[in-house]
Amino acid sequence: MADCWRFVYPLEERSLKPVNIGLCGLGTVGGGTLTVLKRNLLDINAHAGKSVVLTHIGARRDNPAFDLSGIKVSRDVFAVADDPEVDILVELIGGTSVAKELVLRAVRSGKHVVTANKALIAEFGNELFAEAAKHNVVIAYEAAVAGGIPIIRAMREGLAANKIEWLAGIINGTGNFILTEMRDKGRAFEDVLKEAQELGYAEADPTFDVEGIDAAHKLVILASIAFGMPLQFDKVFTEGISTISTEDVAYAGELGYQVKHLGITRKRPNQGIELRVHPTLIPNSRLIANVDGVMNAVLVKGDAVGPTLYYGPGAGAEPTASAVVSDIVDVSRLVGAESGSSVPHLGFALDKLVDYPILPIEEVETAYYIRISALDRPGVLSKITQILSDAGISIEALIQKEPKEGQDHVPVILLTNRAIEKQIIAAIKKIEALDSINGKVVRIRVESLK
Ligand SMILES: NC(=O)C1=CN([C@@H]2O[C@H](COP(=O)(O)OP(=O)(O)OC[C@H]3O[C@@H](n4cnc5c(N)ncnc54)[C@H](O)[C@@H]3O)[C@@H](O)[C@H]2O)C=CC1
Ligand SMILES: N[C@@H](CC=O)C(=O)O
Ligand code: NA
Repeated sequence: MADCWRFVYPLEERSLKPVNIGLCGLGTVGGGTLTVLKRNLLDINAHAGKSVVLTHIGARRDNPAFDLSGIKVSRDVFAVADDPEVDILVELIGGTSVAKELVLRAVRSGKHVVTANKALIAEFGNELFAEAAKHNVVIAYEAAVAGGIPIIRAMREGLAANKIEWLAGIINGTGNFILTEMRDKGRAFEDVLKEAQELGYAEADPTFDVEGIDAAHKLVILASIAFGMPLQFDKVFTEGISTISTEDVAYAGELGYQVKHLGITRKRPNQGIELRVHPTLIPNSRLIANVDGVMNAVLVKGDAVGPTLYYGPGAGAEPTASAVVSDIVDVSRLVGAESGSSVPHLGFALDKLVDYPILPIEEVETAYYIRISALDRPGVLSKITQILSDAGISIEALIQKEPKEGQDHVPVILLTNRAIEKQIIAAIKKIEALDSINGKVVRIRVESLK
């Protein structure tokens, strides 16, 4: 068994020093990483041009699914960071406190790091990347955004010729899985979330998935790579999926739209950067509107290439391990190489990052889906449309439903043209103040993604 982990690169190449991997965390992604490393070791070594050897694992307890004979196992993950034999530390424990200390300890002892931890990168990436640069090592994080989709590589390298104008992505697998199952099978929110947890998609704290925090972590990373700016997680506007009702999903469908939970960033010349995560109506005709289940997709618009779309599984053991292991391959090539040859962490040289202002959500311009519970009487509709028109907001589509038996209020659904958020908020306040309106007006942003 030990030989399986220590597969040996072809004879003529044996003079190359093997690259020793220390892996911390044996949960969903750690387990997937073990499986993929073991199954594809021959190819992995051929890609790296060296023997990649898993020598040390840091795990709180053994996982009976894996035979770790021949590998040193420590209960304390810091023993891996302190192991002088380890060249690359793979951080898969999650969270930000121990993980940050662990990564700093590894970097300061001259080890490269591979991580899937988007919270860590989004919140502490500026500091960690600066420290890594100081010690001539890299922190690779392909698995941190959109799981198995190689979006970090695509944006940092494949799109380097472009000025990125905007990007929009379905970047949380759990959230998209929940929305899809609710829409297609009418399943209850809590029931689908439980399944996502069992499948290993959800974060340790699933409110990160449901309330959009995980998507915000990923969006801030993508935005920094897109526009060449430091990570600014605290500036992301975030709204989750827990408020989306099946009623609105159905009405959106009638209007030819899907409701998706999107992360969106856009550079507004002379204004700043939009950085927002929220439920969004998008036209059925867009490819991204048809991305369902645990699949993720990121639509990136570059000035030279135009729109490009990246699609694949956003969560799960082996899809995420695919990204982790490809980072291991990439970083292995740097072990023992001259420093300075790696792609910068955010795709732009550290001293070229620009601190662009982030546009407050009140200043963002989008179209809107509005649902109003209005008294079924002549004249009510004209009062609503008058308020909108006084605010300079025009209406693109309108549906008025028949009243249900015994009810005097009916749902009125409107699609508006683009308007500044603070204008629509003010108009909705006036609509809610009408005697003929029941309760709160529902408002969901709409994007054409053109
Ligand atoms: N599950 C997924 O589909 C994806 C997860 N990620 C990220 O990958 C990382 C790991 O996620 P999962 O594998 O899903 O989590 P998990 O909870 O399944 O695994 C984490 C493992 O680390 C261990 N651990 C935590 N703290 C430790 C410590 N101080 N010492 C030793 N072991 C410790 C836990 O006991 C657990 O076995 C997280 O940062 C997560 O956000 C990224 C992309 C996809
Ligand atoms: N919880 C995350 C895991 C991958 O990043 C998700 O569901 O997308
Ligand atoms: Na990825």
